Amino acid sequence: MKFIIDDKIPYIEGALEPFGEVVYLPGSKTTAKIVKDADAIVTRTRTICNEQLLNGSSVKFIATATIGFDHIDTNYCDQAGIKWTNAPGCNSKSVEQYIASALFVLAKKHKFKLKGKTIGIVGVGQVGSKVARLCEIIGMKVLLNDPPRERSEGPDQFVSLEEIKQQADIITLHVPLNMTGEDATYHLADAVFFNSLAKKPILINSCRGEVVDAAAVKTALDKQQISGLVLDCWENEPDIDLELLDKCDLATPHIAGYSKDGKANGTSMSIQAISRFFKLGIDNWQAREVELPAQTVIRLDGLNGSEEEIIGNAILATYDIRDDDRALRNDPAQFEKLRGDYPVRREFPVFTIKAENVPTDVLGKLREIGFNF
Ligand SMILES: NC(=O)C1=CN([C@@H]2O[C@H](COP(=O)(O)OP(=O)(O)OC[C@H]3O[C@@H](n4cnc5c(N)ncnc54)[C@H](O)[C@@H]3O)[C@@H](O)[C@H]2O)C=CC1
Ligand SMILES: O=C(O)C(=O)[C@H](O)COP(=O)(O)O
Repeated sequence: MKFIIDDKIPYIEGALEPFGEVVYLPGSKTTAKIVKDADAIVTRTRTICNEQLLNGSSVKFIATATIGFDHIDTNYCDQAGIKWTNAPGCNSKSVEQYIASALFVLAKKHKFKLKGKTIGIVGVGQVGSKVARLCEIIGMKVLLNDPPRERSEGPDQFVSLEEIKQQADIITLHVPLNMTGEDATYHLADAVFFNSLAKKPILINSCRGEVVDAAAVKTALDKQQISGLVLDCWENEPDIDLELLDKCDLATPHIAGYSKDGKANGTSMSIQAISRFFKLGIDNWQAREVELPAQTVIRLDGLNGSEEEIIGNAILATYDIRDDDRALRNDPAQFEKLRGDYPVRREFPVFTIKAENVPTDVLGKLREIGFNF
C-alpha cells in the first residue's frame, strides 16, 4: 500500500510504515501526479481534495486530521467511491481556550466585565457547546443559534439569528463552511447582517474565513456597527487583507485549534480511521510523546483580585492570544510559517493550579473549566 501524509501532521511517523510505503509531503505539494498510485492520503486543510487531485488515482480513503472538511469535495468523493473521514471535535477544546483567552483580553482592553454580558454563539456543535459552557461558568448570558440542531431537537434552548443580532454584546461564529443549502454559511456575516446589529457587538470568527465577508466587516468597523473584531480565520488565506488585519482587535493566523492536544487527537483519529478502513489492526493507535510547555504549574494569589481577574489570570497563563496576534502583525507574510512552526500550547487539564486566598466557589469554577489542583 502507499500512503501520502502531510508533513505538518505531528506524531504520525512510524504509524503506517509497517503496512506499506509512506511519503511525507507539504500539503501544497500533494499533487495529482503524487497521489496517482496512492491508496490513502492523510491530509489537512491545505490540500484541496477534489476531482482535479483525485481523478484517475487509486486513492480509496482520505483522512483529514482536522474538524473542518470543506477542503474535501465530498460529492465528488461519494460519486468516485472514495471514502473520507474528518476528526470530529479533535481540537474543539483548543478553540474553547482560544475564545476564553480572547474574551479576557477583550474585556481588559475595552474595560468591561464579562459577567453579565450577552454572548451569541452561532453554531453549537463540538466547539460552540464548549464555548457556551465556559461562558456560563464565567457568568455571561449565553444565546445559542443552531438551526440544524433546532430542527432536530426542538426550539427550547435555541434562539434565532435575529435575536442574537438584537441582544448580543459579543457574537462568536462556530459553524462549518457550507456554500449552499438551507444552512449555507458562506458570507453569513455580510452587509445585511452588519446593518441589522442592535448593540454594536464585538465579532469573533474562528471557524472559516469565508463565513465573514471581509469587505463588509471592514465597512461595519468604519461605520461602528461593530465595536471590535477578532479574526483567526480569513478570506483568501494566507494572502490576507492587511487593511483588515490593521482594524482587528486581535488577529491570529488560523491557529485557534493548534493546541498539541488537538493535533495529537487529530492524528490519532486519522490513523484509527485508516486502520478500520484497511483492517490494519491498529484501531486503538494513539499519538505519543506530546510535548509539555516549560511550566505546567500556575500559582494564583487571589488576595485583592476579583473572581474575573483570578479566572482570567489562570486562563491567560495557559495561552495568551496576544502572543499570536503580535507574531502575525509583525510579519503577516509569514502566515503559513507561523502555523507550521507553532509553539507548544496545551489545554487546561494539563495545568495544575496552586492557589492561595482564592475563594472556594472560584476554585470550583476553575475546576469546572478543566484545571487540576
Ligand atoms: N480556527 C480553527 O483552528 C478551527 C476552526 N474550526 C471550524 O469550526 C467549525 C465548527 O467546529 P465544530 O463545532 O467542531 O463542528 P460541529 O460540526 O461539531 O458543529 C457545527 C455546528 O454548526 C451548526 N450549523 C450548521 N450550519 C449552521 C448555520 N447556518 N447556522 C448556525 N449553526 C449552523 C451545526 O448544526 C453544528 O451543530 C468547523 O467546521 C471548522 O470549520 C474547527 C476547529 C479549529
Ligand atoms: O480543525 C480544523 O477545522 C482547523 O481549522 C484546523 O485547526 C486547521 O488545521 P490545519 O489544516 O492547519 O492542520
